[in-house]
Amino acid sequence: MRQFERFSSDTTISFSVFQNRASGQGILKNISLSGGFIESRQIPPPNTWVTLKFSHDSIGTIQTAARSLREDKRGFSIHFAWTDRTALSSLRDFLTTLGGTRDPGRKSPEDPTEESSLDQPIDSLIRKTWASFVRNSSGSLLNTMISWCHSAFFYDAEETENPEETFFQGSSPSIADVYRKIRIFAPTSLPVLLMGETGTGKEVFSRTIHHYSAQKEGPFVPVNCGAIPESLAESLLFGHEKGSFTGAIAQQKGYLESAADGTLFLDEIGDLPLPLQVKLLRVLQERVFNRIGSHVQIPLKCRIVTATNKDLKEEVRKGTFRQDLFYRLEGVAISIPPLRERTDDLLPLAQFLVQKISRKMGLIAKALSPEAERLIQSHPWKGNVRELGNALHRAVIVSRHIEILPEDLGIASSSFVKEPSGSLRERRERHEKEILSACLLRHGGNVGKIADELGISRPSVYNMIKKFALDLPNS
Ligand SMILES: Nc1ncnc2c1ncn2[C@@H]1O[C@H](COP(=O)(O)OP(=O)(O)OP(=O)(O)O)[C@@H](O)[C@H]1O
Repeated sequence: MRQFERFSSDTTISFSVFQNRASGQGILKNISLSGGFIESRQIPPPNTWVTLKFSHDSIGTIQTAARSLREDKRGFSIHFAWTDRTALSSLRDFLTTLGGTRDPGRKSPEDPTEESSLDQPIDSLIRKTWASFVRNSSGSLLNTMISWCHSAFFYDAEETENPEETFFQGSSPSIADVYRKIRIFAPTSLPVLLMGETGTGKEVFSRTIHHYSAQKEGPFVPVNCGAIPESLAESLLFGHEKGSFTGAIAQQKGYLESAADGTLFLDEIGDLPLPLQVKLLRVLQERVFNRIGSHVQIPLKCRIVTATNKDLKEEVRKGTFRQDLFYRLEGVAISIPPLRERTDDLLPLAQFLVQKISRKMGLIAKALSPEAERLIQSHPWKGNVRELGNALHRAVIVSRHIEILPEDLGIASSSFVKEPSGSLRERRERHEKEILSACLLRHGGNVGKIADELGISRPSVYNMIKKFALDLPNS
């Protein structure tokens, strides 16, 4: 038996699927603390993350994340991404009061989100907010509830350009030198060359340099030199006049011109073809350039910041990178340390990224469990911050618990394998738990399908779920 009622509604809702941006429309037929049912012809597969959009009378559009659960002929059920215990317990409190089935002493095994949240203190501010909403609400119950949820849970996912909010600074000694240089040189017009392994954050550092530069109000134009086709590179960089070559159907500004009064960031500069290296060098020397097909000289008015994960000195030795261009670009050279040299920063960075990702997805940020922290600290992170960010992004999406667990990170737990601990039984149980968690996720909690996949009986699945204290999503 459910501890609280589902409230019926007939609210139009639109949804889009995170993974492939497929979208659909439906009617939210009922809603409870943990989820609801959407009547719709478009049905995402079970266990897909969807963004839901409701239109609310007074607030406007409300957006939140949910996971699709089981489907049937009429539509599919969803599970909200409420993740904050305190807020959850107050929402449940409200629902049970309204539903007239209040029984705070009982927990329902059917609700995966309830996890001992009754013993959490209920935030009095949230209660007061709710109370005033109820008093002042003239709309339907669902609308009232949604608006309350909105104020209590939803983050206004406005993107901020301020690097202090989107960018983790860290305090490890190896990064201190980077900031010292950025503070000194960002306000100058000197070209900056950022060097570092892939995924260390060269592009984000280049944006930080732009943010602290004199031309911060101007454009920031990022260009990946490794990704532009050689045949188009010149026209993309310098622009062209109409008719200057076959296919030049209109006049086109190049990146150098678009970045005027701002910063041109040339990423993967080591991949710039040699003929273009010569042309770029000339522009840097003469401080003017012209569009293809034009003799009008355009002054170079942008700051140039470049980045590479290659050893440019080695490229110079091999003859694939021009030495004179290297010296021009290397006005200030800054080496970005890999994550393995920033061990002090690793966990704070991970928590920062979890918060940033959750905020973007409209979720309340979870904490990392101690085991997940250990796994993060022992993983080699060859892909640096990008790899860490991807693992955490995935973890935020798949995690079903109050905390992010090691298995949510989806990284090879090689470190755990290398340093196994516990008795044979403990290790086997750890393994079984991981397998079962993955199955629960894959089959949206469908015990029959899990039993089939694992070749065990349904009661055994239930026993294991209970033994490992895993969540079984309700429909
Ligand atoms: N200090 C940081 N704080 C927050 N996010 C970061 C930080 N450093 C890197 N990232 C994130 O890590 C990812 C990789 O960063 P970025 O693209 O800047 O690396 P890169 O060194 O330019 O990589 P590549 O050499 O492959 O081009 C991005 O998603 C970026 O937002």
